[in-house]
Amino acid sequence: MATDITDDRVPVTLLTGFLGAGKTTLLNNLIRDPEAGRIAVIMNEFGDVGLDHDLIEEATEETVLMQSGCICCSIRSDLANTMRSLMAKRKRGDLAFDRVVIETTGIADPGPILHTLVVDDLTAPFYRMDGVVTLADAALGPRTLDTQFEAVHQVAMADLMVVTKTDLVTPREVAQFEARLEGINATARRIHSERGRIAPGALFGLSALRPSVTTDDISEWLGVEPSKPDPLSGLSGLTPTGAKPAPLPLQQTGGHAHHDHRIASASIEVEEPIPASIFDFWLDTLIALKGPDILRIKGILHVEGLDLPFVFHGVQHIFDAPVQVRSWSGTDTTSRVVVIARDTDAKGLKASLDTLRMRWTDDDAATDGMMADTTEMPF
Ligand SMILES: Nc1nc2c(ncn2[C@@H]2O[C@H](COP(=O)(O)OP(=O)(O)OP(=O)(O)O)[C@@H](O)[C@H]2O)c(=O)[nH]1
Repeated sequence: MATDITDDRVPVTLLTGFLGAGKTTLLNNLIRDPEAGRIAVIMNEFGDVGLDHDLIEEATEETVLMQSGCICCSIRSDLANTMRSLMAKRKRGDLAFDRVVIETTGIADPGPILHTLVVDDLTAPFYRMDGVVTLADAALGPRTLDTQFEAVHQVAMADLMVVTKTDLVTPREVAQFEARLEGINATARRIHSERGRIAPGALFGLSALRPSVTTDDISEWLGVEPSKPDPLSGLSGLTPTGAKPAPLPLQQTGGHAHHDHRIASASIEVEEPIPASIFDFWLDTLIALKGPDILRIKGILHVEGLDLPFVFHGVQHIFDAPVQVRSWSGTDTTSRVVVIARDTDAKGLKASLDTLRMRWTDDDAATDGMMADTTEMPF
């Protein structure tokens, strides 16, 4: 089930965010970031004027403009064709790029994009998800969150949030906005960006799905440990201090009258290695019952009988192949799993996660593999 070969697939970043949050401004800076390598940008032309495209094309030849209007309507075939053709050109030596950024303006739901990346036979062998980056502007962001559930989604799915336009509001307003973002998604790291400026390399390498990932990287990715100093902070003067997520709250998020309460998150730590069959049972059941509403699942899993843990993640029902952490040297066998979902409550998610603590008993075998004491998931 795991990817254990050296992963030389091209990393793909989904760049999403609120309307007018500064995605194009950021992209223009990004393609000049020497640490980013050569970037192929895929974007949809949304609206009448392909302004984004014009701006970006000036700076890079590796920009692809999707043919049709709204990316979500045509995503499967258009994106798959685009990704295949990019790869074909790369192999022929016509195009050189080290990573792909897909700008997903106007998309509430990246499921189809991820499906194309991860499941399509002709693209999946060549690309891997590097992370979801969501831009949220501190100026209009609070109102956007109030009025658009899509924006709340985008925050909930992020691996990294870039808080923009902090120059337009007071530090207090920025802090309030960030507290709200944290309430929706405590696992994502946050950085600030003014006028598209970001610390070099800040947007990439977000996923912990690589064999050489460190324990610290995994903890940061899962947002399960107390804050540590950000190695990027101070490089540009743009990364705020104290912007790392606090430990994931186990209660339902809330406190706002609009959409935030529709997002819930929960996490679990299981100290003893988990039997593979228990994990599969938990995941199959959760996906069957809540698949479309699962925004993120991620974790580190110690499987009974195996020396090295796996890191895994999924968005909705779509999962990248888990990656075995070859660099693991510790004796800690604690598995950690985080789930963020919409239209459910944290209690239900937590009850679901508690399944991971269960163990088969001899009686279970005698009763045809039915699990004694099975948790009923209260969705
Ligand atoms: N004051 C300020 N303005 C910004 C900042 N970032 C972007 N802008 C401005 O905000 C406006 C929108 O920026 P864009 O980069 O076009 O935003 P976008 O997210 O690509 O917009 P859409 O594609 O229409 O959703 C532009 O006028 C930018 O110059 C910032 O940090 N501070």
